[in-house]
Amino acid sequence: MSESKRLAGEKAIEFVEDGMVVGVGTGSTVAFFIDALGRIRDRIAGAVSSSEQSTERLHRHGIEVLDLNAAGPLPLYVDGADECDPHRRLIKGGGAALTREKIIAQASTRFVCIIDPAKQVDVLGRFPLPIEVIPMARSLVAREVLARTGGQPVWREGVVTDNGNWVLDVHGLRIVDPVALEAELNQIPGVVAVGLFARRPADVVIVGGEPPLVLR
Ligand SMILES: O=C(CO)[C@H](O)[C@H](O)COP(=O)(O)O
Repeated sequence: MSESKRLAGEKAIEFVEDGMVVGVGTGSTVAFFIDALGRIRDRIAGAVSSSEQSTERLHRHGIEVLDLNAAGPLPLYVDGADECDPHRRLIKGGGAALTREKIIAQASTRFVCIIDPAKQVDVLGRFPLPIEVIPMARSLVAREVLARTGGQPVWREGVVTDNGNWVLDVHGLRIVDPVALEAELNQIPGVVAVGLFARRPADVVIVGGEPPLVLR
């Protein structure tokens, strides 16, 4: 599996153009992308990072990490996913970086998602759906999610996001209308971000393999 993650991460380098500021996601697949980016660091203007974890790796490669407010709209965002459906809609947040990932995806013209083949599904929901919540609203959000979806929210105890918040993982969903569910869950007070990337799906998906598959 880590070999297909490496193949996907390295293939994504083909989308990087000279002088770009590159949006960078989080996770083990992205780590391969960052390592490949390090090999061409002199050709890029820097990166915007979605997590402390990725920032640290970018810095180790000597890549400057810029603030999104200063960088402005980005031409490219490269990130992994926990699940991907045939419409390039995603579940993300297994690494608890979903809120910053969502912000950077929205700020980017092109979102290239890098996955291993096990992440491909027909219908999203086998992977528990992460929701970042304001700590004081954890129980409220859990009750609302159960009532509205029938899914079972489980607190990812001990995990604090880079934004100081908590994560609920919703089990047992079969997400037939991801756009509607994303909108519904976003309305619950206390929800910071939902790990459904349906309103802003990936533009390109690279599935690691020999050779990697590029889906547009
Ligand atoms: O959404 C994420 C982090 O919040 C990751 O992209 C997702 O969890 C996939 O991770 P990995 O590449 O390690 O399988």
